[in-house]
Amino acid sequence: MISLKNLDFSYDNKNKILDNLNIDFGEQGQIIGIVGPNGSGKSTIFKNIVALEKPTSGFVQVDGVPIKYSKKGLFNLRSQIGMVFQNADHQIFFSNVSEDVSFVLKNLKYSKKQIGERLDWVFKELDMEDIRDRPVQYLSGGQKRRVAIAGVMVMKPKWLLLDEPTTGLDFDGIKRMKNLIKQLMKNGQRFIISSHDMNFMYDICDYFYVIKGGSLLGKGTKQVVFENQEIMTQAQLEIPFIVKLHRKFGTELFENEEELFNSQIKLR
Ligand SMILES: Nc1ncnc2c1ncn2[C@@H]1O[C@H](COP(=O)(O)OP(=O)(O)OP(=O)(O)O)[C@@H](O)[C@H]1O
Repeated sequence: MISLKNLDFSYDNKNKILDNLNIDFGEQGQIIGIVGPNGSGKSTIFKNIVALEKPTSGFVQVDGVPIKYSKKGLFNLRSQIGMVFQNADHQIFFSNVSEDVSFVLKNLKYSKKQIGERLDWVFKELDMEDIRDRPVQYLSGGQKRRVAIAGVMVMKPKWLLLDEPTTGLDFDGIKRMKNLIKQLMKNGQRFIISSHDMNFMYDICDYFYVIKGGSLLGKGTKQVVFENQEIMTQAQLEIPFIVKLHRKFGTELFENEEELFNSQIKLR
């Protein structure tokens, strides 16, 4: 479990960006969503969790143990929690896919054989065997996103943090991202995801935290959060189309698109 304990954070010691956050990620489901308006502090929460930033006060705890910021502590953290940034270009450093994905393993002095096995595993898992030897510069945005995810997943972290995973992806890219997350979830991967794409988030997340102005505005399952008009308005969240259908036509509040399209909709 990843816990934020009385977490305050400021970039400049003047403006409070995160204000006394207390969140336990992990009990409520495998795919946790963080939603909220622009500038509410979602990415800053991620940066505090992966120790790219340090809380001004309070702390982050993983499985009951506060994060340690020593070299060893950070290594332990990175092998438990991987973060994929909004812009994949910020996370890809080598010109060739395999070279980039294997970088961290080489750095950790894995043997050639171990690296080969780990690469075979991650490329199969992410369905990217066809691009493993390609130059990164010729990849599409969706493929680059996969390379960034692979670069983090080679460490086999228990948690994957995805910041805006659908930005820049077309309809098919979003569908592939959704399928990938669902597939990895079946294999036990845990996620914390932040996105403004509410249809995407509604579809895949089990539980939501709503952040505004660095504070927790609400939390709950999709049925609880998206049915709460006050939270939706205050957090300026787009209403997912399944919720709109439910409100307008009285259809049941389907869990996801699949359930909706497999159902016999009866209008009231
Ligand atoms: N490196 C930084 N230095 C100073 N202020 C920053 C820095 N990064 C973010 N901020 C500020 O912190 C606040 C929270 O930003 P953050 O990126 O965490 O929000 P967010 O909820 O992820 O936003 P968005 O939805 O737009 O991605 C904003 O006011 C932002 O301007």
